Amino acid sequence: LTTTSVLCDLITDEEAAKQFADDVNIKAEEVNFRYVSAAWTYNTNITQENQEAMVAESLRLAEFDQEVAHNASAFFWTNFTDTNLRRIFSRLVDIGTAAMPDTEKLERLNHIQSEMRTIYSTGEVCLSESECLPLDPDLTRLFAESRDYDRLLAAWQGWRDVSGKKMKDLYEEFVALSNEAILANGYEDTGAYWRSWYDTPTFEEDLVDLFETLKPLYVNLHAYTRKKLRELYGADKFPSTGQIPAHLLGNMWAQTWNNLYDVLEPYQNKDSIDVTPEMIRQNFTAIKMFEVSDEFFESLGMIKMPDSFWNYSMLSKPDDRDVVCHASAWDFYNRQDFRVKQCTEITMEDLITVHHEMGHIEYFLQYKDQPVVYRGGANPGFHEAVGDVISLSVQTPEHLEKIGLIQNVTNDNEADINFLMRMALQKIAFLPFGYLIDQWRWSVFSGETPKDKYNEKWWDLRCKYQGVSPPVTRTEEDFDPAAKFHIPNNTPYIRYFVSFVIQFQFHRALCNASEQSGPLHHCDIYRNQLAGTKLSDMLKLGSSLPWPEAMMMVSGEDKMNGTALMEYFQPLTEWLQEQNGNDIGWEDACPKPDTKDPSSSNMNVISLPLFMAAVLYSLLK
Ligand SMILES: CC(=O)N[C@@H](CC(=O)O)C(=O)NC[C@H](CC1(C(=O)N[C@@H](Cc2ccc(O)cc2)C(=O)O)CCCC1)C(=O)O
Ligand SMILES: [Zn+2]
Repeated sequence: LTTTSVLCDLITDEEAAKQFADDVNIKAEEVNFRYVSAAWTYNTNITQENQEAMVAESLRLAEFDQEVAHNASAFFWTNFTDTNLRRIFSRLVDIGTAAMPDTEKLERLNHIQSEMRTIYSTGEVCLSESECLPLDPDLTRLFAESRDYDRLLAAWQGWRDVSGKKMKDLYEEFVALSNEAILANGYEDTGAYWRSWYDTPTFEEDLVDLFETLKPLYVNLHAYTRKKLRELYGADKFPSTGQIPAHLLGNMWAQTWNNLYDVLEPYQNKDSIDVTPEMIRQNFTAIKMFEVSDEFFESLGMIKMPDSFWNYSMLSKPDDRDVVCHASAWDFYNRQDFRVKQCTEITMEDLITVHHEMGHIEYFLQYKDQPVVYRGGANPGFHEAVGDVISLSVQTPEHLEKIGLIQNVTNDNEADINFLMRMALQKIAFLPFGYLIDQWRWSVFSGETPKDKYNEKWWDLRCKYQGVSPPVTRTEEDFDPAAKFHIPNNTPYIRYFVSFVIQFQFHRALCNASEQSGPLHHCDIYRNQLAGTKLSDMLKLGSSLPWPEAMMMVSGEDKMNGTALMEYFQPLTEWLQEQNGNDIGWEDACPKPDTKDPSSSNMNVISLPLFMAAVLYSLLK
């Protein structure tokens, strides 16, 4: 009787439900606008006062979300005939950590997050009495330019001492609070909640399959890079087991290796495709870089930046206050205010980042009239892919010549290999890093990796997937994962691995749509309205349809797969195989989880039933 009576009490009137959803949507725009504005103020001016104001607004937003979820669950929405209305309600009741019932704990959770963000964004490394460097732009530039083993090591270790090392206790507390909140939202842990955004039951298996398919490309690039770096730094600096020391790859986290291009260039006497010097020669400014990107989107018939973007964005690092320099794109949820915050340097790498951020803004613009619950990527990987798809065209020598950043392009096989090497150092090098961050985080959220194994697990994964090793001994006093922005900032990361795969599927589809012949890595969709329309139609959807349907619209495929990426890099793959012979790999260097001490998780799974049986037996005796 109670079950039926509860169901009867639930509102089944779908017209009333529609009205409810419309009212909520208007209020959601206002509450989200308030929160984003406070977050923007803090990110572009880090002060105690602004940090507290942001935490206060995030609590107001959480209270609003909780109230909406509570009121929405008064409807029998799972039984609605209108599919779209059901989808909207499933989003209204799914509110993430805002579900935390205890307001004080929610406040503590938000406070810890802003504490970690502040530590990360204000950290500086003193390499000498008079030389104290922040991450942006100084340490980033040091990693891009220095070839001094010891100076790189000092910066590598110094950064981890002033960032990750200071956050271990905070992070442990954060994990517990985040999981407690997510449990109230109906998921067993935070990782399960994050994976739910891909609404694919086989998501984790699909990722493993994808990684296995693409691994040979990475192993070949790793072997070639290792050989060249051994020549540069001396083989004695490299472990005999085959890993590459993590501080020698041109990037603080060894996540992309494009800054090593001059060391790795296959054919020396070719015109350089690094347009940084030409950008400086042409007096490029940060604004000019954003205008170049804006013009590309306009050439596709897509939406150009509104005035508010140019009036309110922060496109360069200010010199009078602390800011969060890590680039980001912002939707203010009022359908008219969209901004980028970037401490832009005049480099090719930053021109690529500009396109990445503008891709987010273009997505915001395309779906701005969707209900608030649908203002997101079809899945988070889609949001990360938009800008990168455009920059695959922008980076072609043909395109750089069209916009006057390269003169007289030589288009022969050697130039081709040079170009593909540059792209591989940006895209293939990234794959294992993009994959392993959330492998680590999911294992922490699930409890598989306890606090006293945080750093060990991190370096096990860095060895297994990336084939890099710490240049100095690491202990559990260290906390190296939190030396990477997305961990203290609590930004999920598997979205980037997904993006680096699907962006090539989208690129191939848009190239076909624009009837471009020739190899995929020479395709430039610039000024092609057919491609622009195809892309826009998918972006307009936001997250209103399951992502396989959105992917089908653009690419005719409804699954992530690595074929487009492998087709793109095919000529380089063959070249690398010739270069490497069989001096490749590092696998047996890495600790295997099951040979570890018995406390490791899968031993628990085996030993637990035996233990229980023994206890039962002794009780029955
Ligand atoms: C309000 C808010 O936070 N908005 C979100 C966007 C949204 O969710 O709507 C946002 O702006 N996030 C910031 C983040 C910045 C960058 C990043 O962190 N990139 C990854 C991985 C990577 C590396 C190379 C590459 O070519 C592409 C990606 C890294 O650097 O490790 C910095 C450089 C590029 C992108 C971003 O734009 O994704
Ligand atoms: Zn992004």
